[in-house]
Amino acid sequence: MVTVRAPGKVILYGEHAVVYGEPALAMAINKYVYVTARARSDGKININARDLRLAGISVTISENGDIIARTDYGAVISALSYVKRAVELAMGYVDKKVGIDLEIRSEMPVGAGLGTSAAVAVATIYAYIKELGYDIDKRELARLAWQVEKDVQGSASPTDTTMATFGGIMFVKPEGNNAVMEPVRPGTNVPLIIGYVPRVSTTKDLVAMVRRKYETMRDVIEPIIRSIGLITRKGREALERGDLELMGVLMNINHGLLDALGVSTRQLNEMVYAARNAGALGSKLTGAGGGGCMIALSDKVEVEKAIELTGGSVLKAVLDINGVVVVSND
Ligand SMILES: Nc1ncnc2c1ncn2[C@@H]1O[C@H](COP(=O)(O)OP(=O)(O)OP(=O)(O)O)[C@@H](O)[C@H]1O
Ligand SMILES: C[C@@](O)(CCO)CC(=O)[O-]
Ligand SMILES: [Mg+2]
Repeated sequence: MVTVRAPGKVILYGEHAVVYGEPALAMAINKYVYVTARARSDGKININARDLRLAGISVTISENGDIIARTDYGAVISALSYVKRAVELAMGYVDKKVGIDLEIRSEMPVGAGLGTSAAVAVATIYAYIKELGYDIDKRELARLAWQVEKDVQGSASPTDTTMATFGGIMFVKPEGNNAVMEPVRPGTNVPLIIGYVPRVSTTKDLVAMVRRKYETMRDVIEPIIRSIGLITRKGREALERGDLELMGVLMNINHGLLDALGVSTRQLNEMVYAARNAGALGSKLTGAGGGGCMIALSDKVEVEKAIELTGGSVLKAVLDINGVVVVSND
């Protein structure tokens, strides 16, 4: 039985633009998805996803007290789509269809912009392969996990799966089916506060919504995408120089452009502006948006309190430098 863990991430600059070939600058965080895999003697795939919550239960209780519970089958299948596809690609990699018991636990809010889908994909593939006694090159692992996200979402960049695989701070730029992945060394410590509100949209839906705008108003949307790419490049230079002031200004501009794309929400904007008003150098939504997480460039308690006063929660996290690792193998 093998247990692996893969980190979540925050995107400092570049979300959504990276889907169109621009770069993203992302940082892995010390919040993890854990996957435990145990091979089965039959070909079944048994998934115990302990942190998934499905809204709505319908139950019929007959006259003699029998209980018949029904769930939204489609919602269950959709919720397990990343795990299922990850197992399929892992089976293809080892060229065997060995049954597996999977238990999945998450330290992060699911679907909140912290890359849980990518961490699940990376950890599930890695756990399956290691449980069967094989190994895999990390770049190949990141490529397979990226394929999971593309297959499930219809469109995805390599950002989140790169971070879950390698950890650290990375400048990621897709180039066709390959990805430029450049570790970035910060010129100073990067103080980040993560604020969170529940999200109802999925990354799949948010990416699709931007795609529709891109295809129907390309002359309007394209300059926004290219400008976010410029911000990411400048943000990388500022990070390497340790210029937190400039990083903050660039975060604010990036957030405004994401708001223009339609992926922010009132609650995200309230947390973002509350953080700035409380003294954060900059703040922006992180991940796909539609609710979920924002980041503030600050270590001030006043900023945490300001975020909480808007109704958001504060998530404490620091840099993860390891990426996916085997936690136990027995
Ligand atoms: N613990 C888990 N167990 C099983 N599946 C999970 C788990 N956590 C996330 N997932 C899968 O990932 C989906 C959420 O992925 P989604 O891309 O929408 O959000 P995210 O990855 O957390 O945020 P972002 O992509 O913006 O960084 C869930 O609906 C579920 O399908
Ligand atoms: C919104 C997006 O850019 C980041 C999601 O964390 C999607 C992707 O890069 O695949
Ligand atoms: Mg995701």
